[in-house]
Amino acid sequence: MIQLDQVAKGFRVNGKSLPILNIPSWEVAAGEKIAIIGPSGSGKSTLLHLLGGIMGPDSGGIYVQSHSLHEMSQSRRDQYRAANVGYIMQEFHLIPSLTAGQNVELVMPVAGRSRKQRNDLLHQWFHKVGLEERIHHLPAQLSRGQQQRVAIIRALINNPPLVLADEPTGSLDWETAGELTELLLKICMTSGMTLITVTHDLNLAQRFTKCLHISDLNKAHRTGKSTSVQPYKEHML
Ligand SMILES: Nc1ncnc2c1ncn2[C@@H]1O[C@H](COP(=O)(O)OP(=O)(O)OP(=O)(O)O)[C@@H](O)[C@H]1O
Repeated sequence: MIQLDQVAKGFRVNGKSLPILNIPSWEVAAGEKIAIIGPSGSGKSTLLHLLGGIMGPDSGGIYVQSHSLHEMSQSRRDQYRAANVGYIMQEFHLIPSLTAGQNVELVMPVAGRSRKQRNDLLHQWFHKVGLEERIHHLPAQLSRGQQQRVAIIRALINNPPLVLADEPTGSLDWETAGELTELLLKICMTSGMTLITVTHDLNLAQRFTKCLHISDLNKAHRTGKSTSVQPYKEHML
């Protein structure tokens, strides 16, 4: 599903180069559910940005299914993301003037489906996440947990093979965070989607099939001055 080969990514800040990721190799099989943990600033979001094609690597190969992301222009990576990636972020980014249902409808392709088929699919998904009664409500009329459920539908309704979630429950209370993590895992499990989630919450990370510390993946951090050297391992939980 995903293969990284000698991937390096850094930034230039005030004329100085800031190396962030240096990943010798990493493979993710289709359907895996992986939690990425690690300290603030260690490059977790940058890794998701590379996998989602939001940015390209400085060097190395990034292969997702049949796509060689490192060879693509930014506009082709944007097309790849729209067709293949469901992105869920800590903030929900719902349009306040549209209802929950309308926010999701915005991402549903019109071609190939009748108005009724699209409506039925929308209702099935709102039912699946327990929000059927709220489909015509505005975001401001929903709790934060409910808004994130809508954002989850928006990310998954087109059945992307890859789901990337960046602290999806970071702004929610622990109980809601646990419920939403279970929901996300369940939907991705039944649909066979590959799920990679960044989280700071070790309890939530343990619910995934694998938990991977970014320093175990990232040679830049393993050999860095300030971090302890860890042998490479994937934490099977
Ligand atoms: N566009 C950018 N320009 C310059 N530096 C950047 C840019 N994006 C990220 N960085 C730097 O790269 C490093 C890694 O950032 P990243 O957001 O990937 O970390 P993170 O592990 O996700 O952190 P957190 O857990 O706090 O969200 C940080 O030092 C950050 O300041």
